[in-house]
Amino acid sequence: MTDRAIETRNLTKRYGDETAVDRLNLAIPEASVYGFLGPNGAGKTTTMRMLTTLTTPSDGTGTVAGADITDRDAVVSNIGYLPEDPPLHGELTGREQLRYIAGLRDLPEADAEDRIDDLLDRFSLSGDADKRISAYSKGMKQKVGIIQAMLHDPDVLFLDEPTSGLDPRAARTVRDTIASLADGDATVFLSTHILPVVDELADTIGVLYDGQLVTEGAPDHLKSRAESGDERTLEDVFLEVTGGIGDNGDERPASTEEA
Ligand SMILES: Nc1ncnc2c1ncn2[C@@H]1O[C@H](COP(=O)(O)OP(=O)(O)OP(=O)(O)O)[C@@H](O)[C@H]1O
Repeated sequence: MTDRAIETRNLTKRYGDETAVDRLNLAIPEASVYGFLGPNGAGKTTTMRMLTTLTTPSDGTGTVAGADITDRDAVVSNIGYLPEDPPLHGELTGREQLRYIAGLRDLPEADAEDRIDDLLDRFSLSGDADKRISAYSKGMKQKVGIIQAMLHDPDVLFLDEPTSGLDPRAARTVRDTIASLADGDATVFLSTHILPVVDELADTIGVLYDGQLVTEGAPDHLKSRAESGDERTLEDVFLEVTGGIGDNGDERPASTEEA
């Protein structure tokens, strides 16, 4: 594995005439949390789908955990992905679903059982683990989705709105889990519209607008006004760098990108 958990060079995805992701360059170090922000339709999910090999780039290159994103088998064994709608089998119980994923991942059975028990307990799901997923609430399904994404202790974890539908305690558990993963040697690529979550957790924030990375930097760097030294909120930054662009996209927003 290289010292970059995720690296892309001019990564591009076009759908017909529309460019969903436009020459994206990322260099995300290992053991860090990258907060990926952007308005609806900016290209965040498309980026994550390319990085997790679920869709093929139209142009450009990328590596994740040292593996080329065109090499699906090499990438998939090193990553976990929580998409917006986690793929779950409603007819299975939560525990059966997790055993099924552990089997797909070839995890040794005894280790998998211990890890499943531990994670179910961590997310307060032990009491419901033997009920069918079809009877789960949205938040309970989200918890199973998070657990299955991290079951094999991946090097790089992609999370799309991980706290969606979760009660405050579960959301806190997710935030603590992300922080402790990055305290180890995992890298977390976190896409969310909940700005305080990225503000708290991210080492670096990147903002995507209309398929392009319009700003990138540490939260404190982005929030400090260079001229006055005053603090502003991440919401101010987000609105500033994603505002003031016409529909034809010909006017670039103000960039706070680090030199
Ligand atoms: N399969 C597809 N076919 C055609 N266009 C697509 C497809 N997937 C995404 N797009 C387009 O690509 C652009 C980026 O979409 P994407 O889902 O990546 O945005 P996003 O930043 O994840 O948005 P949100 O925050 O709303 O989830 C949008 O204009 C969308 O319509």
